Amino acid sequence: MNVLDEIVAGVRADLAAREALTPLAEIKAAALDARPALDALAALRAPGVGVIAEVKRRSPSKGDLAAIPDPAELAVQYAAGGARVISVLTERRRFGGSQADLDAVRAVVDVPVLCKDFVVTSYQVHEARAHGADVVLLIVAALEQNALVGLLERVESLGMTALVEVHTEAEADRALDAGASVIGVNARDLTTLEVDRSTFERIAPGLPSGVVKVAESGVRGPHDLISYAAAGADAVLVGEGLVTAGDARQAVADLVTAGAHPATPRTSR
Ligand SMILES: O=P(O)(O)OC[C@@H](O)[C@@H](O)c1c[nH]c2ccccc12
Repeated sequence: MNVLDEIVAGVRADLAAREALTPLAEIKAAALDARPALDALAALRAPGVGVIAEVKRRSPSKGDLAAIPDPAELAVQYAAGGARVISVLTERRRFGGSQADLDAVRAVVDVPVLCKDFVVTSYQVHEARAHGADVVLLIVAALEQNALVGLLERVESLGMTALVEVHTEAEADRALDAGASVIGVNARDLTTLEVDRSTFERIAPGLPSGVVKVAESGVRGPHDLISYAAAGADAVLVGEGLVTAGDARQAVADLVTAGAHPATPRTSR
């Protein structure tokens, strides 16, 4: 079993426990009751390179990153700094997140919120919506093609946007075949946890121009945003670099400024 398989096995076990408490019919009803999803696609298509700021306590590769006793406060700082979307890692075992974190963040920000988890069943899609998510991550490497197609349809049928994550050209083809309109290229290989920033440069040029391209992982500061932008990124997704910054608002603002600069490629397209 590789790391991704191990994470997904843990996610399935935690999911079974939640399903036993809240049956599918109940979570579906809660999803229908939630405030309608915000238009994340429009937010990501706005001029300039967007910043998706992530609430991330720890990771399998780096261990503990930040305690984040108050995820709502961190999200407020991210939004004040100009984050277009706020990502909340809800996976518990490896990343230290929870649905409660999603609730806390949703309650305090007006920007779209991304539920970042290892989604393998439609239950989790309804659950994300019930907790106020506007965007749901779907990881191609964790899904058979028919499951990917079905989950993408489910996300969109609930008014949300799917961020479809790929790591290779073959996965990018699967994402496009499934109809993804937002594709995240993760520089971290989830099976080895190695980060290679050139992954984005390799895959992004092959994606159609209408697809929103998100560069995920390995952004340490404005310099990395600018090089991802030069390779065609419409947005960057940043976790570690922000949760370990002394001043999260300023760290986001510095990225947003770099992404809005006239010399940064996205704005001139
Ligand atoms: O902390 P970083 O290097 O800025 O990375 C953020 C984000 O890309 C990373 O958290 C991530 C990308 N895809 C994922 C899938 C599951 C868990 C986590 C992730």
